[in-house]
Amino acid sequence: MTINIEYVILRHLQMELKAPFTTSFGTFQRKELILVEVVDRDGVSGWGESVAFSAPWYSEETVKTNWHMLEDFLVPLALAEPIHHPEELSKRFSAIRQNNMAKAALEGAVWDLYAKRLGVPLSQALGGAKKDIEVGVSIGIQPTVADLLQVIERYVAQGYRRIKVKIKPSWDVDVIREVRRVFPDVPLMADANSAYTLVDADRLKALDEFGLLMIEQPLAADDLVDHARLQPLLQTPICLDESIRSYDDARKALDLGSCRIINIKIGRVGGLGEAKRIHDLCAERGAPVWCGGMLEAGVGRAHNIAITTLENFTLPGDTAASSHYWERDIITPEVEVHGGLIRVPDAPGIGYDVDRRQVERYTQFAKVFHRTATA
Ligand SMILES: O=C(O)CCC(=O)c1ccccc1C(=O)O
Ligand SMILES: [Mg+2]
Repeated sequence: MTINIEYVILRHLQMELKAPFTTSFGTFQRKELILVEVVDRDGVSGWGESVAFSAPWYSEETVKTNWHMLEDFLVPLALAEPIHHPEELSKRFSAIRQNNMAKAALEGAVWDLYAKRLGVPLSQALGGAKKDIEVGVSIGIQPTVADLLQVIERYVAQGYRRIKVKIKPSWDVDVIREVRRVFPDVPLMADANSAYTLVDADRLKALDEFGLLMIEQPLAADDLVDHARLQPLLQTPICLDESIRSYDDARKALDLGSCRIINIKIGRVGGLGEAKRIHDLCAERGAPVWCGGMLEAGVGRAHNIAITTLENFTLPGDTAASSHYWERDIITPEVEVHGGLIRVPDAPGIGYDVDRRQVERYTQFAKVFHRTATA
């Protein structure tokens, strides 16, 4: 197949979250995001979403650095020559260091277009077979433990398959103890977003008694070595998020014993192709994976659903329902969760329609990039 991109539209959107979301590193009230639309000669559109945040808290990328990378480097590369497979585009992008979320946004749009041209769902184009995916929910740090228990109660009642709570040094052992007392059997995990160092090993070890499925990213965002020292001290499996930005990071983490589980975020690793390679490696090594979340709008959420259909995504991910985040999402139908399951769409590409009216409502500015006459 030959994909000839005729033009690319970048749109800057701003959406209010229904409720503020607090992690160990800060609070999110709204989401700014870049929506990428690639349009081919026949007028077929592919959609991607940059998952970078407004501020460089989770990683060094921001919405503005993503716009810069897309406008000045990545979009010109995508328009320069025809593309025969989305993997070819990732190879073109490899000349540019890092900036994985910017790369993934455009690569994802091309994957959607590719699957639409093949007439198959994106999940199938990626090699996934599941018809439903199991999902959990990530719950931010709350004002009080009583608030947290109430929020958990609500999501357990909605059928979510596991509960993830955010922790930090002043909100950890006592909080988890209380959650366990009230919900002795709920599949539970904790995400520290790098709030600890090796000095806190005893504190993290104290979490062992609560039978957590895993503890996510306890130590530094760029670390593999200290995690490899911590893991043998704990019974609870370590899951890495921030530290894994590529296939090679995943290989080194598994070789070193830095973790037993990997959270795959498409944006963090630079695209669906790299996400799939990490998935395959973990399958070979017997390490389960699950799909993380970045408070995505509908397009990013649809990409997460598609990758989660691969077989080694054996643990419930953070892909909650659209209504968990937004008054009104940008896709139709919205993503719904019933009994902790999302039904995988079977229409071509991402399988949801982008709601252009809603996109327009949320768009603050946009820019169109045309193929140059010589290409
Ligand atoms: O619901 C989601 O999209 C996931 C929420 C989440 O845990 C998260 C949200 C913002 C930044 C980092 C993280 C994380 O997984 O570490
Ligand atoms: Mg995380």
